[in-house]
Amino acid sequence: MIRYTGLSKSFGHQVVLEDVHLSLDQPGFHALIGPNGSGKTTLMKSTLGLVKPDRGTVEWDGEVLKGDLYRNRIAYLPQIARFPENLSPNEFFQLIEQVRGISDRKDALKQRFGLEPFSNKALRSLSGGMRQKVNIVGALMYDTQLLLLDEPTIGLDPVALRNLKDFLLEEKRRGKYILVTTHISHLVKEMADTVLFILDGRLYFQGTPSALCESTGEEKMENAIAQVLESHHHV
Ligand SMILES: Nc1ncnc2c1ncn2[C@@H]1O[C@H](COP(=O)(O)OP(=O)(O)OP(=O)(O)O)[C@@H](O)[C@H]1O
Repeated sequence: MIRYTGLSKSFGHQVVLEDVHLSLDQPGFHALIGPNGSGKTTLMKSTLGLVKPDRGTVEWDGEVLKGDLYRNRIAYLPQIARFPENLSPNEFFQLIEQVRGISDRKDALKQRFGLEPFSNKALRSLSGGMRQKVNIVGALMYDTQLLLLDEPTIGLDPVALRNLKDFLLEEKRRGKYILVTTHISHLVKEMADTVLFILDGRLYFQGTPSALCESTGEEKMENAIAQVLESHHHV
């Protein structure tokens, strides 16, 4: 289980997260949603020790996460991949393996996401969607219990999107905790067990997708999300 207790983070005068309490005690697909700049990435980076919270703790399996020693136990897909541009995808994966050890599922993932045709081309020459596939394989190469995926579907074509969804459903069945930020409402509706709605630096809502729809009186997920965002703007 993962638990955030009183997590707060400001950048200068800007309060991004303010006393966030959030607890996930079941594996599954947990969708972290909220407007642009609401702190979703900051929350993920706090989990990884890439951002140092001003206050509060993150616990994973009862252990408070400190420093970055536990990072190998988490799969993290960053929203914007920063690659060594002169390397090929294969060289990039080898570089990761030099740090983290041999991956026994890299080849299967490469095949699954159709990387073979461009595995030996320079990363700088790849399209946005191809780069995202490389980003995904690099993030999922190790079989960790916790997955933090920041906008994983960006740029993916329909085949890759389906492959990613199938993969995540398999991971879910294997008891993984999958925390995903997304602005794609149909992904939330289709995949999420839990919706975590961040607004104004706080956890505004935690519950099932249908509970979010019910609480807003909207049938469609996109309308439910839009309604919360719009009502919030008028406050
Ligand atoms: N290192 C930083 N220094 C200063 N401000 C930052 C830093 N990182 C994030 N911020 C600010 O914190 C706020 C939250 O950013 P964050 O990336 O967490 O939002 P988000 O919810 O992931 O947004 P999006 O949906 O656009 O990806 C933004 O206003 C951003 O400009």
